[in-house]
Parts: sequence; C-alpha cells; structure tokens
Amino acid sequence: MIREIFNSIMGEGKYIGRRFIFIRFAGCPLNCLYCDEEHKKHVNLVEQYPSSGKFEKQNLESEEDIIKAVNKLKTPDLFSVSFTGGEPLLYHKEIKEISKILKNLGYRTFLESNGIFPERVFHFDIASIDIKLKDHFKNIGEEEYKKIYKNELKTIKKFYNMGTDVYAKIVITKDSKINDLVEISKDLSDIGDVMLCIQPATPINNIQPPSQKTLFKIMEACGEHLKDNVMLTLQIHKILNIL
Ligand SMILES: C[S@@+](CC[C@H](N)C(=O)[O-])C[C@H]1O[C@@H](n2cnc3c(N)ncnc32)[C@H](O)[C@@H]1O
Ligand SMILES: Nc1nc2[nH]cc(C(=O)O)c2c(=O)[nH]1
Ligand code: SF4
Ligand SMILES: [Mg+2]
Repeated sequence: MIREIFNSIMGEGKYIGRRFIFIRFAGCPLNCLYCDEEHKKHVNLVEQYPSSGKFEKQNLESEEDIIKAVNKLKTPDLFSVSFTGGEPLLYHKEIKEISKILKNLGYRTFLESNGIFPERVFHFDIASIDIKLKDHFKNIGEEEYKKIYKNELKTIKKFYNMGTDVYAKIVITKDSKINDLVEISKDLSDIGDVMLCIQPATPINNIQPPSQKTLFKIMEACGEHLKDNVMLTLQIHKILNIL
C-alpha cells in the first residue's frame, strides 16, 4: 500500500513552500505522460529523519506503524500531512481511518489526487485535485477523457460543497490547448471560489513546458472566468533538489 513517508517542503500548488509530511501510496489507474513518480512498487520506505533524504524499510502494515512514522518525522514548522501517490484514493478506506487518527492528534490533512473517484471523497482539510488534459495521455479516446474530466469536476464540487479548502491544479505542456483551459476555467468558476494552479510541466521524457509568452496568455485567458483565482506554480522541490 505505501511507497514512502518523508518530510519535505511542499513543491506544488496553493501551499507551495509550506513544510509537509508526505505519505505516498503505491499504484495509479492513470498513466500521465509527464508523471514524475515511480509509484508502482509497495516498498514501505520511511525517511530516517526529517529532510535526510535517506530511507529505511519499515513495517507499515498497521495504522499504528504509519502514525508512529509520521510522528517521528514531525518538525516544528510542519503545516500538514499529504496523502499522495500514485493515486491515494485507491486506498480510501485505509486513509479514512489514518486521517481520522491524525486529525485527533492535531494534524492538518491534505489530499493530492487525480480526482477520478468522486464516490470515494471524504473529509480532508485541504484537497488539491489535478485536472488532466487530453495531451497528458497517449491517444486517449474522447469518451474516456470526458469521463475522467467529469469525475474530476464532480470531486472538486463535492469537496467545495463540504467546505473543504479545495483547489485545482493543471500541468501545462507545450501541447496544451488554451481553449481547453478556458473551458475548464469556466466550469471551475461555475462551482465557486476555486483557485486554479497552472503548473508548467517539469521536462521529463519528451514532455516540455510551454513558452513564457504562452504561460502569460494562458493565465490571462483563465482569468477571464476565474478573475484572480489563477496562480502559476513551479515544482520548487525540483529547483531545490529536495524530495
Ligand atoms: C505524482 S501525482 C500523485 C497524486 C495524483 N495521482 C495526481 O496526479 O495529482 C502528484 C502531482 O505531481 C505533479 N507532477 C507530476 N509530474 C510532474 C511534472 N513532470 N511536472 C509538473 N508536475 C508534475 C502533478 O501535478 C500531480 O498532481
Ligand atoms: N516536495 C514535494 N512536493 C510535492 N507536492 C506534491 C508532490 C507529489 O508527488 O504528490 C510532491 C513531492 O513529491 N515533493
Ligand atoms: S494520476 Fe498522478 S500518479 Fe497517476 S500517472 Fe498521473 S500524475 Fe502520476
Ligand atoms: Mg512528487
């Protein structure tokens, strides 16, 4: 179930720069061309101490094991515990229990999800929902993409109506279509006060980000519907060369 647990600085989205503990779950039903996470193996790695970047294998079978690992990685500046992956909501039942215990211990809970499981949504303090674009997949069918997108909007709407601090994040590549982004911004603005984080792809395989000029154009086009609920986020952990 768990790939790794580590402490680092949030490198993406609305809470960039905050100190987080990341619980990374293994496996994912999607295969985004830009994905930078090797999430296929369930390897139970826990960072030896905060920001050491060194891991040891630990038994993470029980909730107690996981909570103990989180508590050990706590730092005075800690902002939240992120459930990420792979796709964390593959393990929604287990995460529901773990997040309840963490809440009772005073932690803020954060979900980093591709949003394709609206039926599995439950309480998190903050939810970052990644909206995928057609160019994120190798020849995806129109119907298949529409289903993914519809579920992502449903997930965002569900969190919004529950009062969760929910925002959307979209990885933008040089092939991303500005009209698609305008459509998405309209749909998000119809839900309510939802921040959209435009995240240029960190180059990987042959995926490249758009030009700076295009980034400005994309943000302005999204602002037509979302006003100032548009921000650009770069993966700062890659720039800092941290986890
Ligand atoms: C690895 S995914 C795991 C959580 C969930 N499956 C998802 O897609 O949101 C975490 C985030 O990493 C970001 N990401 C992955 N590869 C990236 C890349 N090459 N450039 C920019 N962001 C990337 C995506 O925005 C994604 O939301
Ligand atoms: N520092 C850091 N910030 C992150 N924000 C989202 C991440 C993820 O892989 O889910 C991530 C990550 O892998 N590292
Ligand atoms: S949904 Fe997330 S974990 Fe899955 S392939 Fe896409 S970026 Fe990677
Ligand atoms: Mg990552």
